[in-house]
Amino acid sequence: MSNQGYDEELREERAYVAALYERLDRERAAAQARYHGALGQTEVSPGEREDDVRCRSREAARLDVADNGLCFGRLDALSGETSYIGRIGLFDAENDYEPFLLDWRAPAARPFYVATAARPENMRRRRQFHTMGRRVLDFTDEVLGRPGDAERGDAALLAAVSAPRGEGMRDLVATIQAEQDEIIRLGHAGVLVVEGGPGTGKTAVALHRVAYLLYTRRERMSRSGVLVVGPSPLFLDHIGRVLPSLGESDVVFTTTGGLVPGLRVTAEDAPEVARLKGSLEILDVLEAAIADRQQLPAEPVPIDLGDVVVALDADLVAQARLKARETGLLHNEARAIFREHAIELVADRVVAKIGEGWLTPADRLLWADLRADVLDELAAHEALTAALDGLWPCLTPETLLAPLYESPRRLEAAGADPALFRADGTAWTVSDVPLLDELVDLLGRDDAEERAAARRRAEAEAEYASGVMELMKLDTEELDEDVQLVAEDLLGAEDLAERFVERDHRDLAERAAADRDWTYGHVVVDEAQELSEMDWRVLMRRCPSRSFTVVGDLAQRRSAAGATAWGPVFAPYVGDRWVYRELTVNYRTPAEIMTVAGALLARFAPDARAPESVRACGTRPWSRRVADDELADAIDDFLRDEAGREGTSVVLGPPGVPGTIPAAAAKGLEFDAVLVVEPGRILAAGPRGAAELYVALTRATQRLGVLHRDPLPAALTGLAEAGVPARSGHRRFL
Ligand SMILES: Nc1ncnc2c1ncn2[C@@H]1O[C@H](COP(=O)(O)OP(=O)(O)OP(=O)(O)O)[C@@H](O)[C@H]1O
Repeated sequence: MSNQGYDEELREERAYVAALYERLDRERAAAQARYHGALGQTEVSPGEREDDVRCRSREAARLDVADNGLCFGRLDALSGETSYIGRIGLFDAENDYEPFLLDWRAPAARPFYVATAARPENMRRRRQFHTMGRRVLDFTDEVLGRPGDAERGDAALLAAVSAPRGEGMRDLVATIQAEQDEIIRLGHAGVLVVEGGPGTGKTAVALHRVAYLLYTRRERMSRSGVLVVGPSPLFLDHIGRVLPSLGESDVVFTTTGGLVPGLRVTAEDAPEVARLKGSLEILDVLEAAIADRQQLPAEPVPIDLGDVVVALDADLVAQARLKARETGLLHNEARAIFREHAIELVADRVVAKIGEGWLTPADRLLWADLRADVLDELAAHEALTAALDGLWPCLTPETLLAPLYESPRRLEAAGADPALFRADGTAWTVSDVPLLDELVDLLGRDDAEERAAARRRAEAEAEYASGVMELMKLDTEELDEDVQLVAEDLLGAEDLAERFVERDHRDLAERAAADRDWTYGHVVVDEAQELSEMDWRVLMRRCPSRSFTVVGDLAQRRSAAGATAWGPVFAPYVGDRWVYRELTVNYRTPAEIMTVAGALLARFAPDARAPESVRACGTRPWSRRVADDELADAIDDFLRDEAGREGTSVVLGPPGVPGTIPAAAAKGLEFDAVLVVEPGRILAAGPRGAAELYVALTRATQRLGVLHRDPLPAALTGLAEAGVPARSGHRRFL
């Protein structure tokens, strides 16, 4: 294309995109007006109004996300048809809803991501706009359908992956690559596993898949929402803007530690303890621990009825316990059966004692009368109730698990490893979360307790409502008799109470996050290699339809309880009906850094393949050996140097080195510059030390440095040895 031709086309493209923004502004103003209209409605019920307001606010939010990069490309088909591709769709309502702009998720937009010179998908040309704010700066073209031409013009991609990182991950709708697009749009409804080395875009792809599913299966997904599980709150912050920037809000983000609403994780388990708790074998321990809470009295308990005293002894309790266990009900549900049988057995003893010498079961009527009276008396007998509650207590997951951890005797009785002992049973760890969740189902609910609580709530509400009715009556006394419509004539206090029960005004994500029994339409699990067998049970309970996008990298596994292969993880739930896809290109780490990380990977996981970097940065990573007393200054030097540059940086190190954070805390994150301190100690810290160091080395998008006091581990090769930096000035490391 001649310069003049290019300028002419650029002018036309600018005019088209400007017209798209004008349309967006008009639609936005109209959506705002509809939203305010919905807010002010008086002729509909509050419930209808609320639904309408929610729907209108969603519509306005969808249009709000498109302020930057509304349109980022154009496709020209062989048929002569032209489509513009953008973050949202804009349509011509007066012309059969012809699209002015195609949503990137629409099927017709797919060739924009997957067409190549060799496989043009009936397209002639792909054009990518380079934009700033609302303005198109320039564009690049790729001619499709001429095998032998460059595979894909990657100017836009290279610009995106080379840019300094700002606050958190950005969406990549403008530069999704073909291997990623295939995964994002994959039609498989069950478990999809996406594996790939560091920086291959697993997280980004999973989030775009969520946006895609919400777009294509809006009906189902927006009722149940999507759950995204990540490794840490920092990570959730890092990815937290991607989906909102794509206009999606029906998504709950959490860590595995946050899966039980209201529970606070305050402690960390040793790797071996985490492994024990993460294994399915812990289920036997939990069942045995519950059985151990169905006790026999060590000494007979005297039950005093004034005239007679009988003993609640081990023999009697054992009979009642057997009856309750034989029902097969869960612990809390079977409590009532246990109590009922125990009281009957005590009653038999009481009647036998009272009637000693003058009454036998043969005197049926008298015997039955007396027994009924005794049963009534025993049902209200405080000492007996207390004794039975102690022998078969109503348990919550917490009141089962905390005392178990605190008692070597209980641990032994449950067949648990003594390593599970801890002095403060309630110092919950991440590995306790799936156990507590499991216990909700293992213990069952105590209906009697729940009914009593519900009754108390209903009574309190009814009392409030009758107060309201009194006030209404006072108001109506002043009205004309004929038109008096006294509320009381129409409604009882209970009915009114029901109407006062607050409607749930929280949006879907809030309601879902607060509800342990919520089931999601889709679940994304990031860093999935870290999850234990017990973690998977929790997640499977949250998504009975088994619609999962699971992303991970077995080579990066750090947790002793994590996965060593995917098959065994999913076999219990979906057999072999899960789908596997691999990502192979590293969009984060430049080739120079990946050479170092790849050499380490080859040593500790010879079968794993390091991903290939999409770019080089022209700077070799460096290492510097420092004396003991120089380490802190060297870290400061790095930080000072980085403070003068654009982008983000981090210092990663083994536990206990001041000024560093553990590599595990940086899982899934990325920084423009990374300093790894004492790699030898990271390597030596436990069986998964090499994986931890691999994670640390692969966090950098531009610059990597290594500081060490001990000799550099042999596994670290390819680093340029840096000299001692001058103590003033900038950029002294290389
Ligand atoms: N198609 C793309 N266009 C632009 N940037 C991309 C593309 N794919 C991935 N990236 C960028 O590459 C970086 C790495 O992506 P991401 O964090 O999703 O990788 P990951 O596979 O989850 O890595 P890790 O396993 O190390 O956590 C991110 O900055 C992401 O935005």
